[in-house]
Amino acid sequence: MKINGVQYRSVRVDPEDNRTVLIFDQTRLPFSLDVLRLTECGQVAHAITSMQVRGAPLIGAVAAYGLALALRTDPDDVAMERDAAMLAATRPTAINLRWAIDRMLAKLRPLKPEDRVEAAYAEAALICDEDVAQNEAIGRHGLSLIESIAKDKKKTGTINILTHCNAGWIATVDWGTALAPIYMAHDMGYDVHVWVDETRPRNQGAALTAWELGSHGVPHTVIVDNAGGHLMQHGMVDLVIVGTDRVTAQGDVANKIGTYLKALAAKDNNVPFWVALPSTTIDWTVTDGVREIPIEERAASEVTHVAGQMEDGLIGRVRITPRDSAAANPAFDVTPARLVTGLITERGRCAASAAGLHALFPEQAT
Ligand SMILES: CSC[C@@H](O)[C@@H](O)C(=O)COP(=O)(O)O
Repeated sequence: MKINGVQYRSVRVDPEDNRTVLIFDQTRLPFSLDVLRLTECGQVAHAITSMQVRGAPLIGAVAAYGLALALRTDPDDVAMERDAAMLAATRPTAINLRWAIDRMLAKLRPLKPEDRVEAAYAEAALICDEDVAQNEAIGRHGLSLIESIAKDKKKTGTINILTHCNAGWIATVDWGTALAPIYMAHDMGYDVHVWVDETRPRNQGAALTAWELGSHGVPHTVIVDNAGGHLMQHGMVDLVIVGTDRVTAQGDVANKIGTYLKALAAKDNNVPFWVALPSTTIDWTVTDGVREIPIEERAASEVTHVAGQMEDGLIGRVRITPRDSAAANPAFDVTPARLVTGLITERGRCAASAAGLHALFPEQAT
């Protein structure tokens, strides 16, 4: 994805030393585009827990590099297993994190310790390249969906797409999942406009999705999280596309808190509700998302306070609740498959069901 004409990936290795891992500090966006230099595994773990990096595919890719950094310090079996377990535990809901660590370990365990660092960097780079290719394919499969909606509208009106949270290029290595089809449609000249849910409490929509879309020139409007139902009732949303942190084998979808309410409103108003994901986000070991997917509980301070830019230009946080009020902060919810119109994957689109997923991924059928 380009910022001011320059091509970037959301994670890369510094070509100066072939060692340091470079990320954008997402806690500073949209006000400041700061690059963080990660040289130790502990810094990577901190970047993931503090959400300097976030988004399911990206935290998997960055954790893979985190293991490469850990191996530089100690490549022996015990240390590798310990550091891998520590990285995998940094956030619980996105399955891509565990998937990436498991893939790294499968590659590294059979190797002699002295061969592991180089192999780890190479495997992490492969994970990144594959993520970019998968997201580009998701973009193409989602694009044809937008094209068919444009034809169905039978008028040259704007195609209004609502999205929640941030499932754009900054949540992946490049392209994004939910936003990839939107970027492609925009680039092809389709008149797309995006309703951007602000996505309290951390405002990934207002801060990140709006910044991304703006950087790419895609028309968009930021709305409060509760506006979507109203817009759907008034025919102002043609399509919802969101990303996801974990999809079950029967098509239930975990995503940022509030996604479920958007799916309910979409169902009530016959608005198509699509979920975009690389297959690395599918957890084939679970079926019932509401019962089985662990939901991250984050700090109450994310609810009681809001971060933003002060009048003096500094980024700060202000309290918005009474000091004595308790606050709860479940970070994700699960949208049952029955509310999902379909899934957009790198292999094509399918129904959110075991049959739909198995048709695209027959190697997973038991
Ligand atoms: C392509 S990213 C898909 C999801 O990871 C995204 O929608 C999301 O919910 C991210 O949550 P976050 O808590 O910001 O990491």
